[in-house]
Amino acid sequence: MADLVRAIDMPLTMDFLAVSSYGDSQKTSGEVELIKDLRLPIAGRHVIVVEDIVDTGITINYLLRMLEARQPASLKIAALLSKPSRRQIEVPIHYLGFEIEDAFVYGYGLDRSQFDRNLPFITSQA
Ligand SMILES: O=P(O)(O)OC[C@H]1O[C@H](OP(=O)(O)OP(=O)(O)O)[C@H](O)[C@@H]1O
Ligand code: HPA
Repeated sequence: MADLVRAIDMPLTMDFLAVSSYGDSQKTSGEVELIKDLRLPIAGRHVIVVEDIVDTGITINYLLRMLEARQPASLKIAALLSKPSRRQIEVPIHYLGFEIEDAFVYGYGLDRSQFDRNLPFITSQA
């Protein structure tokens, strides 16, 4: 996120929410839990949701529905990684870094049972 915003040369605000459906597992529970909501209202604002990875699509689908109800001026999705072969729900990704194969990846913000987010690279399990 810090790397991304440093590359955007226009006035912007950042806010954070936290959802979880994997917990410590490498398999989705299928149920998205809202852990922490946004601090600020988004009505009338142009909003880009920044995700590390879109896997089954369940999380982004949940966020799109939740945030659309708040009536932003526009709502776009940016994701660093996408695993299209794993999709259970079709979701739009307006800005995408890389499509990847079906492997559990971690590092550079992505967790493996909550650890390894601090690795300065992305890797996958053998
Ligand atoms: O497309 P999906 O199959 O829904 O998976 C993508 C989501 O999974 C990860 O969050 P996760 O639920 O693992 O959050 P957590 O690590 O905080 O539990 C990731 O950060 C995405 O938000
Ligand atoms: O491959 C993954 N790695 C880390 N978290 C994830 N959440 C969904 N897929 C992944």
